[in-house]
Amino acid sequence: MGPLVRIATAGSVDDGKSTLIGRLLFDSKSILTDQLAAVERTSAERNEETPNLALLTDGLRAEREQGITIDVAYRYFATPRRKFIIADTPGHLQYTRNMVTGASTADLALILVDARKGVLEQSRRHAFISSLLGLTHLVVCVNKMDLVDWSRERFEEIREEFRRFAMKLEIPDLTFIPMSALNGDNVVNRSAEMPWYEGTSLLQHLERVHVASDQNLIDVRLPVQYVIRADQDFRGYSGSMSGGVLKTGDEVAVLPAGFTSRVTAIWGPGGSAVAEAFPPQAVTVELADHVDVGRGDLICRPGNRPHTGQDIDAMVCWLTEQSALSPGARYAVQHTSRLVRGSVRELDYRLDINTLHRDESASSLSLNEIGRIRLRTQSPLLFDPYRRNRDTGCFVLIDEATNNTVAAGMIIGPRVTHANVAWHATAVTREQRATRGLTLWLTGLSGSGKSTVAVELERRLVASGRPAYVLDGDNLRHGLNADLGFDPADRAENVRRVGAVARLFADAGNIAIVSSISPYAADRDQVRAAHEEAGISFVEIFVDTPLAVCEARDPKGLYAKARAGAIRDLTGVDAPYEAPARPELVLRHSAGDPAALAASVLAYLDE
Ligand SMILES: Nc1ncnc2c1ncn2[C@@H]1O[C@H](COP(=O)(O)OS(=O)(=O)O)[C@@H](OP(=O)(O)O)[C@H]1O
Ligand SMILES: Nc1ncnc2c1ncn2[C@@H]1O[C@H](COP(=O)(O)OP(=O)(O)O)[C@@H](O)[C@H]1O
Repeated sequence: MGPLVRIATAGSVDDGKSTLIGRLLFDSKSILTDQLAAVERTSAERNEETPNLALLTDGLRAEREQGITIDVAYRYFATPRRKFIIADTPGHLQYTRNMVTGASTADLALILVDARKGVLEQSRRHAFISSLLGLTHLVVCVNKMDLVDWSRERFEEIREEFRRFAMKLEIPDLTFIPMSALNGDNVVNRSAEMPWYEGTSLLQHLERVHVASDQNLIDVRLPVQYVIRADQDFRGYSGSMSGGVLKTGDEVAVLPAGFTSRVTAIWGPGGSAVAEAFPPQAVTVELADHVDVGRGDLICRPGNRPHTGQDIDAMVCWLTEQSALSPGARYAVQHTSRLVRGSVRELDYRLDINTLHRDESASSLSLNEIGRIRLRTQSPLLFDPYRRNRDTGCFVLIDEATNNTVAAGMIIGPRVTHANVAWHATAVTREQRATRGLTLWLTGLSGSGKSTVAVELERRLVASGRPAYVLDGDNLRHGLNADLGFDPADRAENVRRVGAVARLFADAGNIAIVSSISPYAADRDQVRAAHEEAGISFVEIFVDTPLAVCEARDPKGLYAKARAGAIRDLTGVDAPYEAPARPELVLRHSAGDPAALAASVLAYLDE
């Protein structure tokens, strides 16, 4: 049998979630006969024609994690190909908490959308939380297709709307399935009602989706939970593998102490010796040297260590009604097998899940709200970013007075700005420098003409005796930003760095001419804010060339590659571009050749 697939579900009230789960269980013949008999009996008592499959999941309530009651029902089912665990997270408005806890261990999320209602605020929240939790596979079940006459147009409309929002998120695998859970269309069996739909049924999709490679098998991480001392000679270190593949004979490092040793034996869950261990196995390992290892230590490979630190940037979801998160508050921090003290030093922003707007003026987070914080722990944690490792990258905050879990956290990374690093002012003021600098920021699609205009601008400015320098996104990606890709987080970091460099150039008296797609408005706004803070002018120039024109130019062949499926996340094709709302200047491709466009920028500057 294939791997165990963990499924989270989310939908608004009445979207048909329980019915869908019931249908999956029923049609895949997984329901135990006595349960089915009970359902039929209850349905008969209620005078319902067909068995009400929602009754199968109702009443199955589980409590996990200390202190929070989670209304998540877990159901197990299997087909000859795979085993599944499905978590039914309730859809009422205050569901974020349940979803965070129910979905955090899931491989895949099902999001239900009622075909009549379309994409609701809730649907967007579900998608956002799924991406926040790092779920790579998302299936949007467009349910109740029978109530819209199996309309292909309606399905496609919903798909497009959902896609538009999802483009701003990190969801590598997004699938849409039109269905009627009530009637069983496209749940287990392909529907005869929607011949236009060429995809698989939901169950077929669940049986085939490739989840195995989602595990991090690269970074060996074994947080030690217990030390077993059977007799004088035997010391075993037990814990659950959180990443990587560990083999007997491997060199390992034990953190935080940092000494190295070798694995001499590994025992698997049943107590028998195994040659290798991988997540999520619970194992016990023995090392060649009798070293001092304790609960909360971490075993890894010497050349591949997690971050060690006390200042951590994280996204948190606040889970309690009893209190609110506010900067300065102290908590117990549970991270892997360690419990340490910590405090929230800063709330960077609160996120509006619907618009993805960051409210930097927010001073607290209440139930179900999500924000970015800086956490400081009293002793160092051994951690990875959540997107790299879901175990070593997550933590919960516990209120020490009540012992309640109050927040779930996903680590972004170590805090880069250090409290011990101060800003050194120079003795030269900006006025004393020969020239006053500023930043010209050209944003637009690939092939829109940013670089061509930037080069022309630089030529003209230098020719007229003004120091100018082009900072091209493409070029900086060869050096400073060589470690970054094109997902939203990497683009944000790319734009942040380019912005920081431009600010330094401008501060030194240069005209920094930036040519960068910089597709996200929020990232550009942050660069603008950083300039304003330093008293440096920031001129946002939108190179407004329509996608069709850029695609026809296609100077690097990127659009052709993207259309052929050879590359992903190309801005404008399968990644978003958020046009500036209030740029200082707009350069329309129809307004002339690159020289004419550059001239209009100079005219603006001279004004
Ligand atoms: N997937 C994808 N999406 C967008 N762009 C891609 C991609 N893959 C490679 N390239 C090439 O990288 C250049 C964009 O780099 P930027 O630093 O300007 O991009 S961004 O601001 O971080 O979005 C961009 O340069 P320009 O064509 O000059 O815009 C491309 O040549
Ligand atoms: N205003 C314009 N009119 C016609 N062609 C242009 C114009 N601006 C740029 N081009 C052409 O379009 C192509 C793409 O321009 P480029 O500057 O490389 O775009 P970007 O840096 O935005 O990716 C180049 O071949 C360039 O000659």
